[in-house]
Amino acid sequence: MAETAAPAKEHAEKPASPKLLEGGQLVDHRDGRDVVLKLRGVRTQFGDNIIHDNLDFDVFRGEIVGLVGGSGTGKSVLLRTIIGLNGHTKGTIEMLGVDISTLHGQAERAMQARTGVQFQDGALFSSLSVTDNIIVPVREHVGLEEQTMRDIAALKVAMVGLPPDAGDKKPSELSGGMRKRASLARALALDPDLLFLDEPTAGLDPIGAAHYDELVKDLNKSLGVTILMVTHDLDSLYAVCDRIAVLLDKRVVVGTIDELLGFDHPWVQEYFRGPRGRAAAKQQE
Ligand SMILES: Nc1ncnc2c1ncn2[C@@H]1O[C@H](COP(=O)(O)OP(=O)(O)OP(=O)(O)O)[C@@H](O)[C@H]1O
Repeated sequence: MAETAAPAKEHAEKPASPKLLEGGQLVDHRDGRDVVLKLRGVRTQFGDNIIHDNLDFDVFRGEIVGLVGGSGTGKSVLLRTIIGLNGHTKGTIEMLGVDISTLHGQAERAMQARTGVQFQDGALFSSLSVTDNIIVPVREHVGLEEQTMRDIAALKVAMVGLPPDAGDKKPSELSGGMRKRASLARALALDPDLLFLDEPTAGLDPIGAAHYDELVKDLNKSLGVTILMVTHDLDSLYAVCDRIAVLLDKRVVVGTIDELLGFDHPWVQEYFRGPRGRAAAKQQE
């Protein structure tokens, strides 16, 4: 009697979903750690175009996580969704233990004060000096004496490695690398628990990018701030990130570089084992 092969064929044609552990992890790194960002079953979409679906993702306190993925996989959309600039149509996003969809008014502003964002283009106010740019969130959220706010701005200028006179300059008077540092200083203005960076080294020369990477690592160590960083820069991933979150098939897969090297997915393998991935790995040896 002939065997029916149809069900097996149907099964074979379906792409297998990766079997992930809690929070999209390949290997369980929770170990009792505090989860500062927790996404469960998240869907984002624009009309019928679903960008993320059933996405789980945990970020632990104090770590630096790099967010990567092919062009158009939704890195920027995910970042914007987490910081509340885009809505999500399914699932939950908890930031610092609070479901962000429940935040309104004063509570929403209080959460904003605990997070810092460096947008890809810096998003500095061109008509304001660097000092006044840094003061904007301080005035909005805390409202201190003018001189105290200026002192805080000076501290942040120094913290990101800018010379003191950079505070008096307008963004247009700074180099691209300095503008990025100024934008980072503003993101740090309120001593956030969580820092989001959108392609922070894009447009920097390799030396400038390496210096920026060192700065990010130093800030993470000295301030204990948790960092989620969208990046295309493989050198940054190797130099500063504790774990990498890869956007694949509308979901996130998170692991260390070693764990991802062992993950059998064509994009991941090409990304880390392609010529650029190998060069970045070699540079770290
Ligand atoms: N405001 C919007 N309206 C409609 N579609 C959008 C909007 N913003 C983003 N998208 C779509 O969402 C998808 C993901 O975009 P996103 O910019 O997040 O990708 P990305 O991974 O950051 O890409 P890249 O690496 O090229 O910057 C794209 O298909 C994009 O066209």
